[in-house]
Amino acid sequence: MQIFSLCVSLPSCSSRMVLCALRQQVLRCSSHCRTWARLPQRQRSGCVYSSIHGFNQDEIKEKLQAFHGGSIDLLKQDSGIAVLTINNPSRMNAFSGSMMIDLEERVSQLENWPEGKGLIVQGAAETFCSGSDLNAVRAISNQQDGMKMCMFMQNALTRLLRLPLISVALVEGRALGGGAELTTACDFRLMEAGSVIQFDHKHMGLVPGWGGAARLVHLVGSQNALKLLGGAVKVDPELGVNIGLVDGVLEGHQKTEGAAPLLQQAENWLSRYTKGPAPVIQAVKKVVLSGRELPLSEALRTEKDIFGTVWGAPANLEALASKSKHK
Ligand SMILES: CCCC(=O)SCCNC(=O)CCNC(=O)[C@H](O)C(C)(C)COP(=O)(O)OP(=O)(O)OC[C@H]1O[C@@H](n2cnc3c(N)ncnc32)[C@H](O)[C@@H]1OP(=O)(O)O
Repeated sequence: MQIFSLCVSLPSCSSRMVLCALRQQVLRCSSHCRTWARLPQRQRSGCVYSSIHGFNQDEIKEKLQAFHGGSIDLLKQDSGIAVLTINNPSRMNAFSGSMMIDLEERVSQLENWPEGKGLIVQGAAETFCSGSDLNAVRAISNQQDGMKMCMFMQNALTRLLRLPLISVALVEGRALGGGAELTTACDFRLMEAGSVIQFDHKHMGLVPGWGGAARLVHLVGSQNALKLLGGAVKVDPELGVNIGLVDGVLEGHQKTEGAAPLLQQAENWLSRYTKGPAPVIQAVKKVVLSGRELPLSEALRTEKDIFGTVWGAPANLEALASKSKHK
């Protein structure tokens, strides 16, 4: 209000413009705060579990740290598309304990990336990920530790899915167990011809625990999810596309002469959805996320608030000034 009055009373036009812009920014920020205030605390932080669920993140981190090996590597590119690589080739990119901690840290970095628009999640050395490291699984096979690891990974993967970035899992080779679950924590899945996604948990006497079952039901419906989990079905690209799990099939660059490297193909595929200014692309992801996660009335109110962050913002003003037709 004070800023608004100042705007009107200032003599110089340029000072008035600066203050008006400032006022708009303040309004935008407070609308953003209202948006997030509407989401329950846990959802705002992106986490499913906190201390009220008896979850102590530092305690489980200390345990996980003991099982080291491999890394999760993050490359943020000027294009606004980041690449997250699951890197533990000697174990088919299985998740060691320290990689779980790495993942959580990389997600934090991506949550604080104002220029970000897209994310590709891939595995190193021509395979995606063979789930959790069975050596670590053996070492923490007691029920309590297993549940804590499960809560830690659910938090990390839920935050990954809730990033304001359009994300895609690039599946080359095999995505098994927790690796299959990881693919469902992305907005889209692309598969190389010849690759496989398999929720093979039952072969280990397990069910998904990293949130993969809940997300799978949302993606393919409960009938298909039951078939995939109950039968530990090997999902090839054709089946994946048919049931709606997979959004695109990429040419195997080693088998198909002249095909672009897979990562390049994935970037090309994703770029059609990430073209444009970062605040707009992030807003696109946020409105879809609220529609996906909130009851309708709340989703509508959240959408209105997110709309308020782009309406009259630089990208909108620029488009109004320069374009009358969209091609
Ligand atoms: C809530 C999460 C639940 C989970 O994720 S449970 C884990 C689910 N994943 C699995 O059951 C996969 C177990 N691995 C396999 O079935 C096979 O290794 C796999 C991936 C089909 C590959 O088979 P092959 O091509 O014959 O290769 P291989 O068996 O010789 O593997 C190469 C090296 O990688 C290792 N590896 C593969 N997956 C692993 C894992 N998850 N944990 C720990 N080590 C793993 C494997 O032991 C082998 O190492 P080494 O050469 O024997 O030293």
